[in-house]
Amino acid sequence: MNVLKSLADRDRVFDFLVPVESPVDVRHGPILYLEDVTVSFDGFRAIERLNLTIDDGELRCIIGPNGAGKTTMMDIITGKTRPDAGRVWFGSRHDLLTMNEPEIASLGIGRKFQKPTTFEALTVFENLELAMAADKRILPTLTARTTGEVRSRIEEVMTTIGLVELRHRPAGILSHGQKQWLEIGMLLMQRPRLLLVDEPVAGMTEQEMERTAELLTGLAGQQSVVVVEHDMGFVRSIARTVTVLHQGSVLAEGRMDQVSLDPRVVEVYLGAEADEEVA
Ligand SMILES: Nc1ncnc2c1ncn2[C@@H]1O[C@H](COP(=O)(O)OP(=O)(O)OP(=O)(O)O)[C@@H](O)[C@H]1O
Repeated sequence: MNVLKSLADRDRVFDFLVPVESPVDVRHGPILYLEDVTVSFDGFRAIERLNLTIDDGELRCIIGPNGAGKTTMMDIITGKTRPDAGRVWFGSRHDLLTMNEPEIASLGIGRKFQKPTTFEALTVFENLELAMAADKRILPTLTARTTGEVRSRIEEVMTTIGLVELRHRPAGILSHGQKQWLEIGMLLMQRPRLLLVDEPVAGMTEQEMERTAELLTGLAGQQSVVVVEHDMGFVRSIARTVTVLHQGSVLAEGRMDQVSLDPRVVEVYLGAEADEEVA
């Protein structure tokens, strides 16, 4: 019994026990950990001693006024921007500041930008197929045997994103919302552990927003999801925990109902938001 316990407590057990597709170690803490991260652009501090942790399987919304540093924070996590100081870890094993963008992506961090970038002339099915083939970890093993596995993964993802019936439809004639879901599906093909999603509902109809809320809340648990969004109605509908960024730091964090009553949050963000809604 003690032998088993000591094996389980070790940082790394035998190689054959470590799941190949899941190299991220979250046994002792969060999946994403940012500590005292600072970034300046020409002397201007876009991110200032930022601290943030995201738990495995969590759905987190990040809100904050224009220029608060939300995009820069995503850029740091994906390796696009290097901070001047601080620590950024993915699980307890991967120091993201020692890795480049493709290496970080191959760990299972997927990013969806605001504008959809699907291949318009290809069908829903083909876009998903291509997303799988683009994964360098899968490409060498794309044999007749794995084709079946790829197909069943495509079916699974099409069901998740609600596009099964549109499988033969070229992406170019999908609605804006359907394109956004397809792009999320393309990220899901590679079974990410963390999805970073930038303003997913901008330009969507009410109905599309509702389906996107269902999709993102359904994904959480299987993977961690970080959503940057300005639409407060949408944030309220999906968020369990909200982080408010302001001038590159965390101004407040907690449940949406608590955070939205925080006078500092009302002053720097929600006040302006309410004014916009009235206008
Ligand atoms: N490459 C850059 N060079 C100079 N300044 C930059 C650069 N990138 C971002 N900034 C500045 O850093 C600050 C934070 O910008 P960032 O885009 O991260 O904010 P944001 O919270 O995403 O804003 P928005 O909600 O408008 O997208 C802004 O003042 C921006 O002008």
